Amino acid sequence: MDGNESGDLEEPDELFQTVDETGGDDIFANRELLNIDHVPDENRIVGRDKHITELANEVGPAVTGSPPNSVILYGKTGSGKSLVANHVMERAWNEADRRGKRLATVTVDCAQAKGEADTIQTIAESINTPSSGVKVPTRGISTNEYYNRLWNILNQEYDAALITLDEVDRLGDDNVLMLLSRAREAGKVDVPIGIISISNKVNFREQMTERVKSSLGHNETIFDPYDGEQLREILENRKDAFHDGVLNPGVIPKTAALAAQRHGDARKAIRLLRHAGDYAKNNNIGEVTEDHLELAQEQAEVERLKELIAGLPPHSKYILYALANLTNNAEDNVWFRTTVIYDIYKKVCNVEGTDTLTTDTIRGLLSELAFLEVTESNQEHGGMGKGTYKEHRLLWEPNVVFKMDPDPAHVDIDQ
Ligand SMILES: Nc1ncnc2c1ncn2[C@@H]1O[C@H](COP(=O)(O)OP(=O)(O)OP(=O)(O)O)[C@@H](O)[C@H]1O
Repeated sequence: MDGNESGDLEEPDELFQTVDETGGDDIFANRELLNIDHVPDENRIVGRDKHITELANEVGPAVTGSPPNSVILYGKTGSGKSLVANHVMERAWNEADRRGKRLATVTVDCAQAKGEADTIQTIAESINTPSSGVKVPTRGISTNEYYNRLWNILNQEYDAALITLDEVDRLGDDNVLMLLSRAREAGKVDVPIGIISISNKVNFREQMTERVKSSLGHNETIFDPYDGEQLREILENRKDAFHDGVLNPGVIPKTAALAAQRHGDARKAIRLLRHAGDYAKNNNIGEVTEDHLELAQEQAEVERLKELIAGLPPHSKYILYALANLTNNAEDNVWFRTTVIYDIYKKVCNVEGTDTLTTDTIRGLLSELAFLEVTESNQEHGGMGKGTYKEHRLLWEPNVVFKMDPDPAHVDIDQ
């Protein structure tokens, strides 16, 4: 008799008790639908028909091997820019294929790419084919040589190309845009290239040199944040993430309303719904109700904030406590000078029973917090002969900051 006899198999391991036959659990039927990276099917893209058509009109000639127009897509995060660009590129590829044309399509996340050579390497590698005979090593060749190899691949293997540069403002300079957009004109490549640039910064175009501006043309599309109705529809389309009857009817409208009021970001709205589901699951509640949303939201923000500052020294948390105390105590102006924050920070350290760091170190930590967008900093001018000084404000709710610890330091500001 060994341990594999059926008698043993019938004993469930409680560790996996919530996992059902389909790999889901009692709340989620398909949690994947609420993953941020999940790309919805075409019929699940809500409220962007106009943007899709406009973009398709601009890049459309590429499906016949003719020169497409380049386009810049602007809008806040989570407004569907990448989704629309990828969707249009995919359909363009299919249509080109149907017409017997070879269309190269590729997206590069410029925030991930480490500079010009890496960006071109990524493009060349992802459109390369075994038949091109071109090698695209990850290192060891010059930037110029990466361009040459890209041109070779395009010339040999394709009739046209659509290249999406996501977060294009992170490229640092104009070189990539300049060389890609002018490659054909400069006789480097025979294949027409359309560039879809995506940016969250509405003034991005102003930063470009005149030459790049004129090569890229003037096609710009703005993506407004979603309104409550659009967010509601986006969420409704993913409700099969949950088992039937688990999601109370008011949850999606409330999630959409909260998200519309705060940011209009589809990604955050979907994440909030997922957190509400997780909350119900982790607390064995069996259903998702409207009340869970606020709780889930706060819990999610606390987790996110902890993640953000995890790599910083512990004193960055004490600075945040100082700022949270100051913000809670302030009537309206929530900007505070470094020296004011430092005074309260000393009180926090006192409560925490730890020594204080120097003002310079605290300044450095405040810069890091601003870089992570936990706080925001401003250079202020003190007026004639008074020099400049910095002011800071908390970008997170003080409540969320205080919830990072079971026993956070509340201090008396006025004493
Ligand atoms: N119109 C929509 N319909 C359905 N889902 C959407 C829609 N817009 C956004 N989403 C969802 O939100 C996610 C984020 O959208 P997307 O990546 O396109 O935003 P973005 O505007 O490019 O923002 P970022 O600049 O942060 O990348 C998408 O993967 C998708 O899951």
